[in-house]
Amino acid sequence: MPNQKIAVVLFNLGGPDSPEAVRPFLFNLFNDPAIIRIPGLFRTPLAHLLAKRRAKPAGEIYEILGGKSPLLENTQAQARAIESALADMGEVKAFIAMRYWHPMSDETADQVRRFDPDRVVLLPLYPQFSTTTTASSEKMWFQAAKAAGLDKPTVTVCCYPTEPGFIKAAARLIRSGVAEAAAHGKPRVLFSSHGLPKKVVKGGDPYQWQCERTAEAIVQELDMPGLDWVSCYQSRVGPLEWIGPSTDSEIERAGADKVPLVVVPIAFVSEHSETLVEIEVEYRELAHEKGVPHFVRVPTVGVEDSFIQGLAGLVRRALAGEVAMCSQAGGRICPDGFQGCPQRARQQTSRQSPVGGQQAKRPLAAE
Ligand SMILES: C=CC1=C(C)c2cc3[nH]c(cc4nc(cc5[nH]c(cc1n2)c(C)c5CCC(=O)O)C(CCC(=O)O)=C4C)c(C)c3C=C
Ligand SMILES: [Fe+2]
Ligand SMILES: [Fe+2]
Repeated sequence: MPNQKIAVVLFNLGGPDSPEAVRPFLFNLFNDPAIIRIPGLFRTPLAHLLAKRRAKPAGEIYEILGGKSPLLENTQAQARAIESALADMGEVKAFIAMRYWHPMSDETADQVRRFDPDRVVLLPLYPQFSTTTTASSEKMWFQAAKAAGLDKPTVTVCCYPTEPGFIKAAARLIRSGVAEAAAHGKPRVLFSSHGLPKKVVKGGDPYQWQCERTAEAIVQELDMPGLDWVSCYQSRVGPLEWIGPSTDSEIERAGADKVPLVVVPIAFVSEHSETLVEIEVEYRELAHEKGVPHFVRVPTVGVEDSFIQGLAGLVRRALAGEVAMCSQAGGRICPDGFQGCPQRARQQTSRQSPVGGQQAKRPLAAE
C-alpha cells in the first residue's frame, strides 16, 4: 500500500550519556526482571546495590569513551539510513526506543503517537533474539504504548540471525581483517557475541543457537576453504556461570597456538563500550600479553549499505505480512521463517572449541 505513514521503532539497549548517568543506567539494567530473575521486592534493592558497586568499573570504561556511550549517536545514524532506504514507501519515520537509558519507550511512544502513523514496525537492533534483549524491549514498548494511548496496528520483527544483507556486510568487513592478519600467519576468526548466563539458555532462550547460525552463515558467505574460526562469548558479569567458550579463553588459546586473531562482534550492530573498549582495548591488551602475533578488531556493520538494505527489507516484509509468524510469540514476525525461530532453537547445537571454558568474570564492583 503506497504512501502510508509508517513508524519504525528501533530497539537497542541504550548507554549512559554522561558520567552521572552511569549509575542510574546500571540500576535500570539490573532492575530488569529479564536480567535479574527474582521478584521485584528483592530485585529492586539488589539492583540499587549492584548499580552502586558496578558504577566505578563501568564509569572507568565510559571514561575511555569521553564519559558517555556513543550508542545513541550510532543508532541515530542507522535510523536516518533506514528512513532513506524506505523513502519510496511514503512517509516513513524511524524512532529509537532504548531499554535502559534515554530515549526510553515512554518518551518514544509519545513521539510516535504525535506522529500519528497508520502502522508501526518494531525493529530490534539485535540480530539474534534473546529474552534479555528483544523480548524485554518489546514488553516495555507495549506497556509504554498503552500508557501513551498509542493504539496502531503494530508488528515486531523477531530476529534476523542469517539475514543476507547483514551477513554480506559482516563478511565484507571481515575479508579485509583476514587479509591484514594473514601477513602474520594463518589467522583464526573469533566470532564474539555478548554472553548470557547458562541458566537463561537452559530456560529455552534461543540466543546462543542463533549466534552460532550467524557465525556459520558468515563463514559460508566468506567462502574461504580451510578457514580457522570459532564462535565465542564476551562481557561476562556477576557470579553466575555463563555460556562459553569465552572470548578470553580463545585469546589465550590463540596465544598458545601462535596464530593471529581477527575478532568479529556479531551480536552488536554498532559501536559502543563492548566493541570500543572491551574488544579494542582490553582484548587487544590480553592478546598482546598472551603472545598472539597480531590482533585485528573488525568493526560492526553500522550503516553498511547491505545491512541497511537488509533491515529495510525486513520492514517491507513485515508490513506485507510475507514472512512466517513466529509460533512462540503471538504477533511477532520471524523473518527467517523457521530457521531462526526461538521455537526451533531449543535444539542446542554447537560449534564450540573443545578447550572452551568459563569466561573470566568481569567484577560487578571494583574488586
Ligand atoms: C546482544 C546483546 C546483549 C545481551 C544478550 C546482553 C545481556 C546482558 N548484559 C548484562 C550486563 C551488562 N551489559 C552491559 C552493557 C551492554 N550490554 C549490551 C548488549 C547485550 N547485553 C550492550 C550493547 C551494552 C553496552 C551499552 C553501551 O556501552 O552503550 C553492562 C554495562 C557495562 C558494564 O558495566 O560493563 C552490563 C552490566 C547481563 C547481566 C546480561 C544478561 C543476563
Ligand atoms: Fe549487556
Ligand atoms: Fe521466530
